[in-house]
Amino acid sequence: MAQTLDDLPPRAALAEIARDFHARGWMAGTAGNLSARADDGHFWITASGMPKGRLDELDFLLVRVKDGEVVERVRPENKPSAETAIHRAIYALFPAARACLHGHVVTAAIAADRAKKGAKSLRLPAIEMIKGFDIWQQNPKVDLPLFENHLDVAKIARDIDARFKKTKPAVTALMVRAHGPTIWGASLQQAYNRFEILEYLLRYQAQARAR
Ligand SMILES: CSCCC(=O)C(=O)COP(=O)(O)O
Ligand SMILES: [Zn+2]
Repeated sequence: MAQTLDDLPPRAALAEIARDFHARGWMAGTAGNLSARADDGHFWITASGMPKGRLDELDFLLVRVKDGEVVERVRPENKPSAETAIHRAIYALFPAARACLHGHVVTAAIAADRAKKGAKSLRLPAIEMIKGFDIWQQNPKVDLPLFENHLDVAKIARDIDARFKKTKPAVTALMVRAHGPTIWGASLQQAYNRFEILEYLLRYQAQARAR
């Protein structure tokens, strides 16, 4: 077994993450999409509408960051994720991002539901796990950026681009209301770790409120 996800070829690592997230209920059915940078200008992304627990290395397409053009696809019938625009926005905004993971996570959707109408962020609990986002402060006030969901995914991507061009987020993560979180990282393993950590933080918060 590879020691870390970064020891695997990117498409093999993404397929492994998809199986893992599917088993944990974070990519139920066809939900979610995963990508990894191939080079500065391109990234591999999951094919749209595939059962995410059963992907293989051929179910990824190589997409150009600047215009979304598909430059390589092994299975001619495959289309890039319907949410490719969000991945493109993240790679264009954050040159250090090497991987970008989107799932549909119940705890995250419920946390967003609880937020006031029009809220632009969710406050994360100031517990030890926040260090997983490289935040090393006593009782930090850390906000997870929150975006509205739109049928037009390009509109979500434009909102992300506009907000993050003005203000860089405190965490390498965002949440789309009634939809799901997207987390990026400087490596595949870091993005994976941070996805788990964000889910832990939101689960902790929900359970702490319910006790
Ligand atoms: C039942 S999932 C609805 C679409 C979605 O939100 C998603 O994450 C999966 O879309 P894709 O095109 O990447 O399969
Ligand atoms: Zn989605």
